[in-house]
Amino acid sequence: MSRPEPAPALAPAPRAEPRPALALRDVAFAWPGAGRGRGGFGLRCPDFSLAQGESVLLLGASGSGKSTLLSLICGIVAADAGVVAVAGTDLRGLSAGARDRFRAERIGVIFQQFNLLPYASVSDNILLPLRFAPERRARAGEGAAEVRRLCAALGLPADAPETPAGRLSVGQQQRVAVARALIGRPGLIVADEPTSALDAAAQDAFLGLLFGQAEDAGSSLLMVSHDPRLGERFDRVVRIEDIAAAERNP
Ligand SMILES: Nc1ncnc2c1ncn2[C@@H]1O[C@H](COP(=O)(O)OP(=O)(O)OP(=O)(O)O)[C@@H](O)[C@H]1O
Repeated sequence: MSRPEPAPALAPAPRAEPRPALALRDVAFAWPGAGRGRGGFGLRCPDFSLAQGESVLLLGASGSGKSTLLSLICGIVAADAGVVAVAGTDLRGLSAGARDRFRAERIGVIFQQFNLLPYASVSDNILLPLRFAPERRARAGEGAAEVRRLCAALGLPADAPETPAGRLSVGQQQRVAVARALIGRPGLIVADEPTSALDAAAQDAFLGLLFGQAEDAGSSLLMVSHDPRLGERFDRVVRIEDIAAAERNP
């Protein structure tokens, strides 16, 4: 009797590539209002992506279009062409209102000027994004406890949650802005020059806290800056001119 043929070795199943946190493909955008005194500025970005959990520092000189690119990524403005996908959702397919809701659910934003409400308590400032984002609110669990946890993790004083945000120091306000971005663990944290007001030692301490918390939350981090010294901590440093072509029309 012949021996049974050995079963053919199975080819390993192809590993599904995890969905990138952010993907830009063939993006074109121009600010409306060219010729109305602002000179008309546009950007083209053929290909840029950010993996899940990755941290990228985006460097560029003043006026090179960093904030414009962040506005596209956050869905504050919509691309004229191409794909801007956050966690697989193309923002260009969404209305302005749907982009606002999507941003509240999926993106934590740290603005250059923090954009805190000075008379509202630190706690209310941190909880603000959850008001418009039911899924993120559910992920945050018990809001007051999560505010206390984030404040403690970011080195804010124990009574900070009840304090009006405007009474804190600039460095403390910056930590509140980070807590507001991190609450409810959004998949993507976007930060626009958050360290520009700090000296080198304070910058380093701030980045340490931000990275620790973003890692805990499993969030990807995209920070823009003109300061290459910040690059050491990031997985990748990218110059804006290497990923996007600026177009200026006089
Ligand atoms: N809302 C707007 N409407 C029209 N033009 C704009 C608008 N916002 C920015 N721009 C133009 O886009 C260009 C790039 O500006 P942007 O703020 O993106 O650069 P940046 O690299 O972030 O600069 P900075 O480092 O100084 O913040 C500038 O010419 C600016 O005038």
